[in-house]
Amino acid sequence: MSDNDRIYAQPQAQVSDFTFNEAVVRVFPDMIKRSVPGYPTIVENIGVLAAQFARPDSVLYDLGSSLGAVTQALRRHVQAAGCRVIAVDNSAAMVERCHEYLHAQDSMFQELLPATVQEGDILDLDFQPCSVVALNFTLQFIAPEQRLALLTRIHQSLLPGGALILSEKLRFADAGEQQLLTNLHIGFKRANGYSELEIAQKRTALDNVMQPDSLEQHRERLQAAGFSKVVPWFQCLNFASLIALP
Ligand SMILES: Nc1ncnc2c1ncn2[C@@H]1O[C@H](C[S@+](CC[C@H]([NH3+])C(=O)[O-])CC(=O)[O-])[C@@H](O)[C@H]1O
Ligand SMILES: O=C(O)C(=O)Cc1ccccc1
Repeated sequence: MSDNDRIYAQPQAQVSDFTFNEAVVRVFPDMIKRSVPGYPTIVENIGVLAAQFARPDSVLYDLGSSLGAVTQALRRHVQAAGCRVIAVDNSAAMVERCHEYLHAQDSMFQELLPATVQEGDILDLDFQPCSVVALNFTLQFIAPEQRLALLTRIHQSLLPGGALILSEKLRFADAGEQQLLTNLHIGFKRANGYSELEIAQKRTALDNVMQPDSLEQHRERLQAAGFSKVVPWFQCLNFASLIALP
């Protein structure tokens, strides 16, 4: 289904910034599973959680959908009548492959929710009334100064009884905690077959592109955006997922 991730296996004279290009798309399912502790559990359970929050006749958003793993889980788990999934990603290569994956899912299962995938920047999205919004490891790629405005717009579009599900890599204010969890994450990657070179070069590539916040920053920003309750439901090492209620 997808190739093994060897993107950073050879030494590079200059490591350029990470982008979600064709080469990354080819290896993405392997890359994310070997890099994000708890990823398969988070994706599957976003479907399970969403089934509790989905309101009839509303939209479910998968923002920064990549290959649509969350969209697939939403389609399998949500039963509410009249719901549809809108997946959005600004990488043309991701969107193209996501279409193929969703068609394959259509041919394997019956009674799935309808889903569409659109190429676009989630910062420019004209939100429809929605009951579930998933930001599964996407907010960390949005410029920090844009994050509050995006979450505020999501909050304004969420229906009563709905929820935002936000998964992120976490940063820790305490230097010792940051060091410990960073080392444990490196150990996770090593255990999944990545070499020291691969780990170091990917870290350089992500440096300017992915800026994680602390759990406290997430709580404060979500409250500032209008969310009434923020509940962490999953953490594995330095990766966590939160439910935020409108
Ligand atoms: N401004 C933006 N607008 C739209 N898309 C964006 C933007 N910025 C980044 N992206 C997209 O957000 C995705 C982040 S990956 C999400 C995994 C997925 N949710 C999963 O559950 O498999 C996370 C990771 O690789 O760590 C990429 O596909 C980007 O193109
Ligand atoms: O690989 C990492 O270190 C990460 O933090 C997560 C990740 C996973 C897939 C693409 C980009 C970042």
